[in-house]
Amino acid sequence: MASPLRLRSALALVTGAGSGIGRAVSVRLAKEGATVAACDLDRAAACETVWLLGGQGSEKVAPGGAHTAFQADVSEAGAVRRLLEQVQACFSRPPSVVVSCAGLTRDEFLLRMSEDDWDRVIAVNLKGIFLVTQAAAQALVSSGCRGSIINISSIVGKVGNVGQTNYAASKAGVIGLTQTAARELGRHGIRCNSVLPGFITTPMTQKVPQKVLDKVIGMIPMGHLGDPEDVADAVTFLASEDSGYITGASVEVTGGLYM
Ligand SMILES: CCCCCCCCCCCCCC(=O)CC(=O)SCCNC(=O)CCNC(=O)[C@H](O)C(C)(C)COP(=O)(O)OP(=O)(O)OC[C@H]1O[C@@H](n2cnc3c(N)ncnc32)[C@H](O)[C@@H]1OP(=O)(O)O
Ligand SMILES: NC(=O)C1=CN([C@@H]2O[C@H](COP(=O)(O)OP(=O)(O)OC[C@H]3O[C@@H](n4cnc5c(N)ncnc54)[C@H](O)[C@@H]3O)[C@@H](O)[C@H]2O)C=CC1
Repeated sequence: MASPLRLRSALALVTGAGSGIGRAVSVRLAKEGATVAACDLDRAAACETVWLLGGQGSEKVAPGGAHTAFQADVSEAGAVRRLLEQVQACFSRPPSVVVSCAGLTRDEFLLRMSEDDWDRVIAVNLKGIFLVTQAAAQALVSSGCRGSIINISSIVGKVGNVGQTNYAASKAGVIGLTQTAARELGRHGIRCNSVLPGFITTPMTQKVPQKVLDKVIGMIPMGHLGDPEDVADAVTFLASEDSGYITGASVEVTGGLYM
């Protein structure tokens, strides 16, 4: 049985923490005792998440210190370098749990997709995870600390999706990046795993045309869309020692969609 406060000593860096899955992950990790460094492109959204966790402006503080908000564009190398510097300066240690949720869509059919739509999605969803994974791993290895890195891919990275050549490529790349990082970092006690959500009810999926949404629900064996908390539960398992011998895995949280 999972022990209470499985993440009591953990410092968790969550990117994309200002919304949807990233916010749910932050809440869940905090409930397990982690101190959360909540990062987002949208500083106000990150601050709102920290307030929800009981950070600045509330009396609740995690065992490892106060939850704190950070602003960074994960697609920019300098911003990610500064982010890891700021987190370590704030908490005097590197994050032992790193969850990359930051992401976006720019959907369009291949025949009409612009180069900019391709470039931006790859820059945030794939290069962003490269930059965060690299910076976090460098900090952990140089300090001799073990860690768990969880990268949010998508079931679309496994099977593709109409209107998402850019997004599908980015998410398939996340799987390969994470498997390779797992191979290289295992000897340092750093585990790296991917989570592949299906259709999860967040602002990201609110842009999907209703006629598509109506069709996809009928394709899901469990018969309903997922919640951000469903993904957060899987992430928390991978963050904790309850998954201590799991690395390089791709964990699907889809209700059975495209199993
Ligand atoms: C048979 C339908 C099965 C649906 C399967 C969908 C599975 C998706 C699983 C994804 C789970 C994980 C999701 C995730 O990681 C987070 C996200 O990425 S959420 C965003 C997901 N995006 C999409 O699914 C793309 C949705 N489509 C669009 O945004 C627009 O269609 C698009 C911008 C691509 C084009 O817009 P427009 O030119 O206005 O064309 P229409 O919207 O009218 O569509 C024309 C035609 O194409 C059909 N269609 C569109 N998208 C899909 C799709 N994803 N799968 C299947 N068919 C699609 C649409 O229904 C229309 O068909 P008609 O028969 O002509 O009405
Ligand atoms: N909602 C869904 O159905 C699914 C989502 N996912 C993935 O889960 C992750 C989270 O998605 P959602 O919570 O649904 O989306 P969301 O749109 O609710 O949240 C995404 C967050 O990432 C932030 N962000 C965007 N670009 C950024 C950047 N350059 N730097 C830092 N932060 C940035 C946004 O500000 C936002 O707060 C994404 O990687 C997405 O691709 C995967 C499968 C399904």
